[in-house]
Amino acid sequence: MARKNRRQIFQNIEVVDAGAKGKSIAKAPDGKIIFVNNAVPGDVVDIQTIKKRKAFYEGTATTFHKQSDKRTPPVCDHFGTCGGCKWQFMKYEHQLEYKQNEVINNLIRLGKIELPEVTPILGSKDQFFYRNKMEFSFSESRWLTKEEIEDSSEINNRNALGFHIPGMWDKILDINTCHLQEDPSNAIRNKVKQFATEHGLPFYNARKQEGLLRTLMIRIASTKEIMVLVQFFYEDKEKRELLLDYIAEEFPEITSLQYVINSKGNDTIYDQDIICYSGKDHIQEEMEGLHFKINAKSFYQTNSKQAYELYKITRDFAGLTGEETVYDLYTGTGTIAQFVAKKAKKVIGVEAVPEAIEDAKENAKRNQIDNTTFYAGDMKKVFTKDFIAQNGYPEVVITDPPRDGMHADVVEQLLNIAPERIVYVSCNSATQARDLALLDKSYTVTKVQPVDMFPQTYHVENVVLLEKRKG
Ligand SMILES: C[S@@+](CC[C@H](N)C(=O)[O-])C[C@H]1O[C@@H](n2cnc3c(N)ncnc32)[C@H](O)[C@@H]1O
Repeated sequence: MARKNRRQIFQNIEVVDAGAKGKSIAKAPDGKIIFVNNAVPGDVVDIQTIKKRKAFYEGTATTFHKQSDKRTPPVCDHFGTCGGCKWQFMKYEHQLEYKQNEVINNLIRLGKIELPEVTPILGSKDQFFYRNKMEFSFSESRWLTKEEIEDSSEINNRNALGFHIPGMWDKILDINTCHLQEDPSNAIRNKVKQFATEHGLPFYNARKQEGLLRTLMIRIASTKEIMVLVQFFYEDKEKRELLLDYIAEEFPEITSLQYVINSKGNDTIYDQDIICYSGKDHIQEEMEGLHFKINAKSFYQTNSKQAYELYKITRDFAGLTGEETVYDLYTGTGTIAQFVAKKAKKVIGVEAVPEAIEDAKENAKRNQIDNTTFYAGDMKKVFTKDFIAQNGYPEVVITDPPRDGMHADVVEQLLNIAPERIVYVSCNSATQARDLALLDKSYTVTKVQPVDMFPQTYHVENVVLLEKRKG
């Protein structure tokens, strides 16, 4: 018996709002919410459902009866297939509006906390070409468009150097021009692909786990120093040198050319030895006169200009007079710690990645900052009563955890230590809201400032100031 097709089409539906993860929101005739993939609030569309759950549907807009005036034509040829800039079809002012709403909704709905007036989101001056780091993947069987599949002519070469198709670990979209990183990023990627193809260097096949070339990382610092890192699957000295020599010669502006040979199943490089082929093994970022050495494994905020704005807000919320002991939790390479150090008595930074802590120490030395101390370790194990006894009571704690937010033990420890102020920087206002709900026991949220670090995407950063309740 043929399986019943459960897909439905809802006709003439108005899209009313933007929801989580770049989806928009509409209401089905039966009253359930529909999360719509490719529509902007204000569009009137037919929606084909792709998932049906008890409380909601997920669907794709198939026919557009009215285009929203919040729309703008996407600048990128890859829009719609590439998952990178899901909101490129929405005017920037409305991207900001929906990011602001998401922060407020999450804090109220999930955190159930009383909010002060939320300051309007700080938009990014650069809405394109704002990223300092990009990672591209090689594939010997690039993702084909519908037109290419329908066209019967033979495709001789399917090499790709680009991005994963959303949700597909083995499918790579070949990229011609990406609008996220400034030049010479596109030129480097395109020429590397062309040279490697012409010289028969095998591109990776993730399913079969074969092929020489795996990934290409490009970092362009605000100082204009450029790092390029090529990841190979196995050692083939001749082919490796052929490609690296070509890159060095074609792009003399590259100040750090590195490679890694990674024969593991996954392509993360954090447990691998990085080898410097030419130039230095790092690049340098600069912020307010401070210099940060960035190596291939270092975390550095990917939008340098907006990171400066974020750090200024963080320092301002910390309200430092020079007398405070400050803890910078999840310090990365110690950038926030060093940024606030001049205004504090001392700053203690804690971070899980030992290499990042080595960088933090070295950077502090280069910046002639002598009131910072850095520790490597898992926050919930390091941030203990004994640790506080050893390093001193913090009047201010700055915390900038990863997307998952803080571990419940870390929140508990914050409540035990009870600093006067906590500045909570977050790239995920849902987990931030969860943590704020726990901190609500002893703290009042007195300032909220969303910041847009990633234009054209639905991601939003949020800085919150919590002040200890008296009595
Ligand atoms: C959002 S980044 C913040 C980095 C830094 N504040 C900055 O602005 O550059 C979060 C950091 O938390 C670190 N991290 C993740 N889990 C951790 C854990 N359990 N303990 C300590 N650090 C952790 C990550 O390695 C990363 O450097």
